[in-house]
Formats: sequence, C-alpha cells, structure tokens
Amino acid sequence: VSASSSSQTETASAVGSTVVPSKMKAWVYDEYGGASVLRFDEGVSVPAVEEDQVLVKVAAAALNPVDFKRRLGKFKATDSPLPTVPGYDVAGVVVKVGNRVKGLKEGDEVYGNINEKALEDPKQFGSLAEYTSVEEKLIALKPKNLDFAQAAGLPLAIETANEGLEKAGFSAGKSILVLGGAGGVGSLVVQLAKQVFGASKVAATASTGKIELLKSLGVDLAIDYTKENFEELTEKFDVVYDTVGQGEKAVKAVKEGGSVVVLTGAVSPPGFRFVVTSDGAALTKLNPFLESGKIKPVIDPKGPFPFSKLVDAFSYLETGRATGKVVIYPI
Ligand SMILES: NC(=O)C1=CN([C@@H]2O[C@H](COP(=O)(O)OP(=O)(O)OC[C@H]3O[C@@H](n4cnc5c(N)ncnc54)[C@H](OP(=O)(O)O)[C@@H]3O)[C@@H](O)[C@H]2O)C=CC1
Ligand SMILES: CC[C@H]1OC(C)=C(O)C1=O
Repeated sequence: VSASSSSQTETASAVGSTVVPSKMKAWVYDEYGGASVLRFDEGVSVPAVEEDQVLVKVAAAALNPVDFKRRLGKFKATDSPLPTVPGYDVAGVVVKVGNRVKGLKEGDEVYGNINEKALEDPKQFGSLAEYTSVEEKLIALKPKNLDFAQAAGLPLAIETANEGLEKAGFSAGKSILVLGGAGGVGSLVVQLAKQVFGASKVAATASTGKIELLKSLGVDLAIDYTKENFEELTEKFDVVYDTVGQGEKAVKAVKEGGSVVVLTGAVSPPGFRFVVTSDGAALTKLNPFLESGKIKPVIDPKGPFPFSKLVDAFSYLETGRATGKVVIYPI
C-alpha cells in the first residue's frame, strides 16, 4: 500500500477495451485496533492479477464480523502482513483476467468471498477498495435478478449457512432451530434450511423487533428471546444452528443424536465448530434459488452505507444488532 500522493504519476494499463489505473481509493489500517484505525487512502496500488485470478472493479462490498475481529488482531497469528485493506465480500465487474482463467471474461458481473480460508492468510488487499483481485474458483456470475448491493451481501454469509447445514447432515424432513435468525448468516440459514434442504420445521430466535422479519423469511416458530428461553422449550430439534455464541445452551435444545453447528464461542459435543471456506461453485449451485426468489438477500435498512461512511458502517455492525447484511454501496 503506497502512501497516498497526488504527485504519483497515474499510469494506466489498457487491458482490452478497459483502462485500469495503477492507483486506487481504498480503506486501509496500518495497525490493529478499533474502527478509528481505518483511514481512507487515494493512492493505493491496484493489486496485481495472478494467472488464476481476475481483477474486479468493485461495485459493492459487504462487511462481516470477521472483518472487525481481524482488525482487532484476533487472528494476527495467521493474518497477512499489515497494512491491510479489509473486506471479504465483493460484487462487481471483471476488468482483467489472468492467463489461466477459463470461465470468466472482461465485462462479466460477478460476486464472491475473496478469501478461500477466512482466517488463514486472508488477502492483504481486500474488497473495500475500487479494485480487488480474486481467484476464479472463489467467485460466481452474479444472479441476474439481484443488483450489486444485494449480491455483495451474500457470499460469506450464504457460504457459511450452506456449509454448516451440509456439515450437520441436515436433510429433507428434519427440524432446525436457528439461534440468531435475523442476522447476516442466520437470515440465510432459515431460508436455505426450508427452500434448499427441505426442512420440516424451522424455528429461530431474535428480539421483539425482528420477529416479523423471521416470519417473512418462512420461519415456522419465531422465538422472542427477550420473552422466553429456547432451551426451556419441551420441543427439541434435529439440528441447532448457533450463530450467536450460545453453544453451551444450544446442546440442550437438540434431539438425541442430533447436531449442533457453532459459528463462534465455546463448543462441546454434539456441537462442532468450523470456519467457512469460500467456494464459487457453491454460489453457482445456489444461484437458481436466488434467481427464482426462493432465497432473498436481507440488507439492513440502515444501509447501504456509501464508501465514505465505512467507519459508521463498522460501528453499526459492531453493535451486534444488524438485520441481515451491512452493505457498502456505492463504492
Ligand atoms: N465460523 C465461521 O466460519 C463464521 C463465523 N461467523 C460468526 O458468527 C457470528 C454471526 O455472524 P453474522 O450473522 O454475520 O453476525 P451479525 O452481526 O449479522 O449478527 C447480528 C444479529 O445477531 C442477532 N443476535 C444477537 N444476539 C442474539 C441472541 N442472544 N439471540 C438471538 N439473536 C441474537 C441480532 O438480533 P437481535 O438484535 O434481535 O439480538 C442481529 O440480528 C459472528 O460472531 C461471526 O463472527 C460468521 C460467519 C462465518
Ligand atoms: C472462528 C470463527 C471465526 O471465523 C469467522 C469467519 C468468524 O466470523 C469468526 O468469528
């Protein structure tokens, strides 16, 4: 990341019909810490494009809790070097392709999570920038019916929802309780469970103001956690999917022989925890459900936040009260 300087001569490379500048605007942090370490830099070098990568002109990005946990230094042992341009989720247009790219071309509208393993050497140059480079295998063509802001909010969350349900062996006719049904991941777990995996019953927890949203997403049993404790229900579930960090209570709500998916916090059998793997093929598999409207992106109505308001967007996400996804658009 070069120091921002207006004296830098702007050299652009003409790639096909697209002119790609050598410098771009991006949000950067040089040290770990709170949202105050974020700075806006107008002279960041446009990332190189490896042979198996494409360069995406970013139209929209989305925030995930891993972005602020990483910025706080929680994963510094396996992080890429500082300074960092944060951001995992991207939606935009391909403007350059590497020599070994087979399935994408300039002009394709794509979306994806740019980091194959969320915590292992995530890219130094993330999606909160005007351009980002990403391996072809990690992205997919954007669903035709979604705009860039809607698409940007999907990748990491829907990949996590899908991977957790698959790892839990969730299948048609089974019941599921989702802890945190109104969040970025939870709002997709409740939909995938019903629409893709064929759940017989979907229960979910949220606070009072989010109960109607749960019902609109197809939840059969919406539990207001400010009024009742899910672990005291007599009904038990084949799978409990914890997105909140309530793994210890979650195991009290699962049937004998069932599975408990835990995304964060302590876990004990039959609970298990995993870290999401980015996979463009998984997005491609889910595209028909998105294009048919069976699965709907949920964007927090406080957004989308414009690029200049990234610090406000992070501060809001870090309250833990977001409804669906916090999206950054326009860039
Ligand atoms: N292991 C992995 O690979 C991954 C882990 N994660 C982790 O999973 C967690 C969830 O991620 P994400 O969905 O993006 O987070 P969000 O920031 O979207 O979660 C916010 C939501 O959580 C809900 N919530 C908070 N507390 C409770 C509660 N006690 N009961 C029910 N709902 C609650 C809020 O609803 P309300 O306002 O009603 O409380 C709000 O809608 C994070 O800790 C994240 O780091 C996420 C993705 C991948
Ligand atoms: C260990 C879970 C960690 O990984 C991701 C992607 C998060 O959001 C986490 O908290």
